[in-house]
Amino acid sequence: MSDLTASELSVQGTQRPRLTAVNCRVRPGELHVLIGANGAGKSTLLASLAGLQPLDGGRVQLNGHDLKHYPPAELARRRAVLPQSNPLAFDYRVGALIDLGRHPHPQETHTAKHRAIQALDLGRLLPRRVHTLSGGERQRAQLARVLAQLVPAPGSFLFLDEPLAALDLRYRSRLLTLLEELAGDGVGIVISVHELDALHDLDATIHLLHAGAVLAAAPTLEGLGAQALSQAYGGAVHFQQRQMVVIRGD
Ligand SMILES: Nc1ncnc2c1ncn2[C@@H]1O[C@H](COP(=O)(O)OP(=O)(O)OP(=O)(O)O)[C@@H](O)[C@H]1O
Repeated sequence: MSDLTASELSVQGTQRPRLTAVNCRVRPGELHVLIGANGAGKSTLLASLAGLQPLDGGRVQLNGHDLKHYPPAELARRRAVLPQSNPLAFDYRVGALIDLGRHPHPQETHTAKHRAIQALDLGRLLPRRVHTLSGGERQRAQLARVLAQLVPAPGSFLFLDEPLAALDLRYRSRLLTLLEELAGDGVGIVISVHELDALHDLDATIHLLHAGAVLAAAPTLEGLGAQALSQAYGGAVHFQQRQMVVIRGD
């Protein structure tokens, strides 16, 4: 079984631990969402699960093998990662940027790239230079690059650090729908988000991080518990009628 299993992950920081003995398992077809306040450890955990963060303790295994022993080329075919920031060395055209995601798969053609271009509405933007795009357009282009790398099948894993940042409601909705479809194809997915209102009708496991540890995990925000949420975000938490609706499925 192509599970991704993290055991007792620890990462030291300069002043305090960034991760402390975190355990997590991502199975094919599962969507996991990391939430928590600024500095809680979401990016560190996501990068650790993706094999990009040197660990001070614990290990991440894919299919029973330590991630750090995977040949980089094979890893690139099995997992795609969107980091929180993506500085570009060159002013690529959008089409060329997205094609970078195809590098690990020179022989194969598959539909992931076209699906991403369509879902994120990038057709008209393909000839544009990335540095001429708006923040949200650039985020959509970067997402398409990462999604183009992904083989949409069991055994593939996708890691997106704050993918909803800069996206308007329409593209948030489209991206979340696409992620649910990819999970339906068997992809194991981990994302971090601050946009808690987007999680209401998402079929996912939500992990609440605080000071480098997972305080609670549940399928809904309510399931995490007001006490844990309050501890994580540092204020009283109440659940009220949703004030804003994210329209899904468009
Ligand atoms: N490269 C680094 N070296 C040392 N400490 C770091 C480094 N990057 C982040 N940290 C620290 O590790 C802790 C967790 O940071 P991390 O980026 O994982 O948090 P986060 O939950 O993703 O936060 P945010 O919501 O602000 O993006 C923070 O205290 C941060 O200051």
